[in-house]
Amino acid sequence: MASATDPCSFSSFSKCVTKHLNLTYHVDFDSHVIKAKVALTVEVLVDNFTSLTLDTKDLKVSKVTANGQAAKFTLGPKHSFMGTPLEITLPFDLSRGQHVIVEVTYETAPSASALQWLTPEQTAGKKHPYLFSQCQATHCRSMVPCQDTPAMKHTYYAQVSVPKELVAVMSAVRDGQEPDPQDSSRAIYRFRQPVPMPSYLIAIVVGALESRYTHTHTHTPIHAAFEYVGDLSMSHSFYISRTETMLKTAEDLAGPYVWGQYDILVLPPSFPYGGMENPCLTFATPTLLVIAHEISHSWTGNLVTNKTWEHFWLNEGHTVYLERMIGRSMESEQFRQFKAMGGWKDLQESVNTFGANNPLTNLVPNMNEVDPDDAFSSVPYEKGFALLYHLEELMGGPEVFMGFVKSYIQMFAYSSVTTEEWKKYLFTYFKNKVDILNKVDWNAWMHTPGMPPVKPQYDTTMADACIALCKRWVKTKEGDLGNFSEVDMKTLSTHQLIEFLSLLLQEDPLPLSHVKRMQEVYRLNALNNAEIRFRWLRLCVKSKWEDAVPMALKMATEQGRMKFTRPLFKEVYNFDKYREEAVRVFIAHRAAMHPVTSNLVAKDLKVDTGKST
Ligand SMILES: CC/C=C\C/C=C\C[C@@H](O)/C=C/C=C/C=C\[C@@H](O)CCCC(=O)O
Ligand SMILES: [Zn+2]
Repeated sequence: MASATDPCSFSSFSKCVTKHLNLTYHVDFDSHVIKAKVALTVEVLVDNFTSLTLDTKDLKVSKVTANGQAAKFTLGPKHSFMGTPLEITLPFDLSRGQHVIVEVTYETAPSASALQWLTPEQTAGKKHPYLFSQCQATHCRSMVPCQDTPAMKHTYYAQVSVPKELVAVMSAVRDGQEPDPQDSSRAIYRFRQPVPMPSYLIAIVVGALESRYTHTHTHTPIHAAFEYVGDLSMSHSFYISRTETMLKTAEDLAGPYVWGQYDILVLPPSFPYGGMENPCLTFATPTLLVIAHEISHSWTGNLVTNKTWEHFWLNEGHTVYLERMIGRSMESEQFRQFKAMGGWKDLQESVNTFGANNPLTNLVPNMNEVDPDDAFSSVPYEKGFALLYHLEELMGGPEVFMGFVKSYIQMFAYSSVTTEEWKKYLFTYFKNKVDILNKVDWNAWMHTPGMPPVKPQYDTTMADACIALCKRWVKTKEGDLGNFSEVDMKTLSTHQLIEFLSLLLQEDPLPLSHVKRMQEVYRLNALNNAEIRFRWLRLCVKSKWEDAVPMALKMATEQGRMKFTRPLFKEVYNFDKYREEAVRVFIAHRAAMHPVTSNLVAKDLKVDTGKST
């Protein structure tokens, strides 16, 4: 049975808490295995303490010791997504307040769900293999036996042995490197993370990495990095200088940056997300909006963390709020309003996909027996943002509400919080406005599925041109398609073009004649911006344009960001004539896909996931 306080973890954190991890890794690219040892410094919270449970997933555990003495251990039954509890019996009793060092010797599985091993052919340079991790939400246990719950925070130290032609980086401060004394063909990289953080933020990349750009913004040297940096769609110096401005703006809004170093690593195209907020080392695809989001997580998520995955909206809703406040400072209030409107549409799409009565569209869902990867959607991001924006309007505007967000960050820094704790603090902070807060329909916002009870009225200045052009396409009859021309696009920015396509996607499919004409006049097939291409190809497949099917499947497989790959596969699957083709292409590519992506696409296309429970 899952522990009483975190439904996604087996670990017994009511009896003990991990304070520090000391990790020794030997990365083996031949067997796709990490041979490892981890020493957990555990603080005991109760008297007569004799046993503890750690989360593991597909780990081969060979030895456990406690303060250097052999300890008995058993692996329990395997749960479909939570993995296998590792029960450890200590050879002695401990009392409340004492510490014990539990050391586990183990190997990861080649199929570890946190890891993707790329062959040289799958990399940009084609010469060297590559390894990256993605631990959020419950995958850390497949690379480290640990109390894998965001309720708990610990520091970590790591030594990683890799082939000497490769470089290792982690979500921590670099602490030197040296030849591996055991093997002259290898090098050891060391890392220290002195700021307590949850296990899901442990991250590692090993590859032929090369740091290209170093700029120093006060205490945060930025290395925008490495092999994949060539994919940037803008000049490197522009990217770096915008990143520096974002960091400065975020500090002005939210308080000091505590993580010492800020590096950006551009991940291979198979990385399943647009970005991941790993401390000291943001994982990213090369777009600036993703960077604003990941920088914001340095405060909301990494410093103040959701206590369990049921409270994930606290991480993401506040991060989207802060990201859009950065946009407000660097662009304009109208830009913030425009992005907020786009977010409302993303929320509507998630609610439509899940179904308006699906409890996974609650802001605070029950996660008992729910795989966080299955529950993931825009809901915590955009319903969370919509609630914060609604409160902002009620409490007196962006400056006033940002004061609350900053104070919330200071209040809960270095800890993990529940929605109830957040709400209690909101009422304390706005003690003079409690009568207004009492009128908010909290149950509808937090514990009711579907769209929120209140729709904010966003300023439409930047959206008006997109709305008007969308309406023209929807209303125009086939005989009048000649009225469209390339001039329609001339005044639209990239953001507005994306919004125009999103609006069209919310409508019934356009007639085939319309999308063909749109290609003739706007030449959208020639655009490489992934946000544009993804929406355009979906629109074409929805309209049953057969020529778009191979392009959609190509995009779904050439990159692996789930935001793009899953809807593209689903759209082709929903085109009856090409359903089998979608399944065939998926099966042909699944071995080379990220394990989480391939698992979720298999579910979307109703193909066997190939996993035993
Ligand atoms: C209510 C849902 C509860 C928990 C879900 C938590 C984690 C789910 C897991 O699937 C991991 C998500 C990782 C996300 C990382 C970065 C995102 O912000 C990226 C958003 C999508 C994108 O832009 O590609
Ligand atoms: Zn996020």
